[in-house]
Amino acid sequence: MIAIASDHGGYDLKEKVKKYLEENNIPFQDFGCDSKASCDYPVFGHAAAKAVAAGTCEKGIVICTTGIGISISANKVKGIRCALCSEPLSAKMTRLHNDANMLAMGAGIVGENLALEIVETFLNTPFSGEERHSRRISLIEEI
Ligand SMILES: O=C[C@H](O)[C@H](O)[C@H](O)COP(=O)(O)O
Repeated sequence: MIAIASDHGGYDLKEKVKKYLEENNIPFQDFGCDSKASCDYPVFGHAAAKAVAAGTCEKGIVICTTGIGISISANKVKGIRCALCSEPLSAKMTRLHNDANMLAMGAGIVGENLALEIVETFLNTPFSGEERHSRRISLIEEI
């Protein structure tokens, strides 16, 4: 189960990501927002992050205009490692090395096709499991 959320700036791209998830039979839960009316990204980023941290959702995808505010908000939740990615290599590396459990994107930064490639890479790349990366993630958890 994927937690997905956006503010008004990410709403259109969120709908496109939802369509991609539906077409690929990937279940998701939408934590808002529900329209392009102006709203506050911390509310929605926090809601999705709480579901991931609680284990209700395995991973999360959050979108605002730049991806910055909503990633900062998600990363305030204990246990969340939310990576802001603008191209697939970062999405791949953050799964392999950081075991990121949330992906943030900026709808004003990436186009639809690139965003869907980032999502596909993020969802299909496993954590490497290598000891040095696990050790560093444990150090993050201690902070
Ligand atoms: O980091 C913040 C996000 O990019 C927001 O989507 C952005 O700040 C919203 O700005 P505005 O209210 O001017 O659409």
